[in-house]
Amino acid sequence: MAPPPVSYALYYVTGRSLLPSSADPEYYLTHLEQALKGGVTVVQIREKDVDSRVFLEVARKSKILCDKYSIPMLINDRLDIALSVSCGLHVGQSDLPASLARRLLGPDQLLGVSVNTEEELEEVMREGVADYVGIGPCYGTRTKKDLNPLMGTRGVRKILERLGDSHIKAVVIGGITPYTIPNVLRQTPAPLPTGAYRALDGLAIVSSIAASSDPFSASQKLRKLFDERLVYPLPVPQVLKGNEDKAAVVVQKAAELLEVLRGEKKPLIHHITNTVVMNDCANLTLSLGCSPIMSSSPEEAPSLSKFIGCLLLNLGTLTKAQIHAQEVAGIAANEGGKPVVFDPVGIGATQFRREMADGLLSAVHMTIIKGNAGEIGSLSNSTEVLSRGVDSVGSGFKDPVSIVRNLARREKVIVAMSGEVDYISDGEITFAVENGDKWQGEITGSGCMASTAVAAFASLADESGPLVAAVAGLLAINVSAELASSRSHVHGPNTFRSALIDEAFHLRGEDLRSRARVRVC
Ligand SMILES: Nc1ncnc2c1ncn2[C@@H]1O[C@H](COP(=O)(O)OP(=O)(O)O)[C@@H](O)[C@H]1O
Ligand SMILES: Cc1ncsc1CCOP(=O)(O)O
Repeated sequence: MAPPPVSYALYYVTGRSLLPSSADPEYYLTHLEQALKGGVTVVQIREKDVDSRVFLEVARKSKILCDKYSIPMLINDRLDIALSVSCGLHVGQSDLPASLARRLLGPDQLLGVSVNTEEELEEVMREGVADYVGIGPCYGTRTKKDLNPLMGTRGVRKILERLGDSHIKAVVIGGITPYTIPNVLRQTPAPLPTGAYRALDGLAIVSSIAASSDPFSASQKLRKLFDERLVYPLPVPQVLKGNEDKAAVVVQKAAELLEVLRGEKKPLIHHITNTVVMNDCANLTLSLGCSPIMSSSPEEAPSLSKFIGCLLLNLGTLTKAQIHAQEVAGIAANEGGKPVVFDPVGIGATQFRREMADGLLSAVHMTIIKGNAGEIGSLSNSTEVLSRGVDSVGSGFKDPVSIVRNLARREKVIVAMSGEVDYISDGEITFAVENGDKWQGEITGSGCMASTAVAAFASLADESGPLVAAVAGLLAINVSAELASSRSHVHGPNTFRSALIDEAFHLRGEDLRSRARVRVC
């Protein structure tokens, strides 16, 4: 009978030197047994700088335990030990070549290979002898010397994309802890041309189990995080599930959300934004029925995150200190389940902005990314639409719907791309909002204010989901702009700018219903 398929969900790499107490030699085995009981599904025995005798002894005893729980075991690097105890082998790039290891190991034992680059993965796929790859290091870790370059979640995603629908399984390693796992699981699944996603098969954990004094609970918690992960593509949001016209549903919902904002709730919108638009955005926040707090202090971000309705991160006048604050605030918002809106202002303009945005996107899971065509193009690695400073130049994308849909699928966020027509997508459904006024292109900060409006509605995302919130925010600012430009006293950018905030203040659900030009693409 064929052996049951291996679950890679919780792949524990042992490290005896990390154990919280190593005085009692039996402690290692008790610790391992607790981890197995807690939900570990594969064990790799990793012993560095020990005598072969000691390694062999540890491997033998570990194998007896793993067999007791029917959990597959592998040895790191040492084929001789793996052969001696009849178990699998994991090799790194500087260890025995996988093809030789497979020949000596035989066809039935598990064989895994570490990969850090696409070239290394190509080699594994060409050889076709490995059961799985260990992708990493994803983040920094103190448990391994001579680390390869950190890949971040986006580097891991590139490997998964290349792996495609191959039968080779994949686990991620390097800094995988309960704190980093939610982002890793959200950001790494790679969209494939078929519409399916290639996701990780498991998490490879060292210190979060080895250094724990309660390995049973630690493993249980890690396993739960993996088992309860979101599987992509996500189902259609509840409000858009029915057979009704989705554009009509989203407009009706936007009108209802605006009425909620007019109520007592007054959600707090935490902005870490640029100094050019700060005042306009704070006033717009108030006009839409929310409370603004403009704070760039990392020190207070975690406490603020408990009270906010939404966090808005804007790169307009970024500095390293501000990016640090955005990272701290973003992580706190993620942990507290608060929505995060990201406006990558001017990201196409300089390498510095791209690098800062890349780091931020690896550390923080954004709920909505809102940018102009140049900014969304830059994040999509497209050169079809370019930026001049913070502005987008040219006439837009030939196929804007594919641009927003593909970026949304890749990043697992809502993407909202502003312009004469705004396009908003969750990767499955895409809306176009045709409202707005040409005066918006004549003032600085109209994109930032659009993001503020999106953040205001995103604070109610629990009610109808972030896709509807993003459409509602853009619809609200654009209808306000149309009403502002039709005012008799508006005759230039400055009168338009103040009229825009006035109109946002007076805007009602009925204005959205009667003026909306929203369609499904
Ligand atoms: N010519 C236009 N017609 C209608 N709406 C516009 C026009 N230009 C910009 N907008 C609106 O202005 C807001 C900001 O968009 P955009 O100008 O793309 O941002 P940015 O200021 O970041 O470049 C969006 O809500 C968009 O819909
Ligand atoms: C001019 C300028 N410089 C840095 S931020 C900023 C405002 C950007 O405004 P928007 O992108 O919303 O037009």
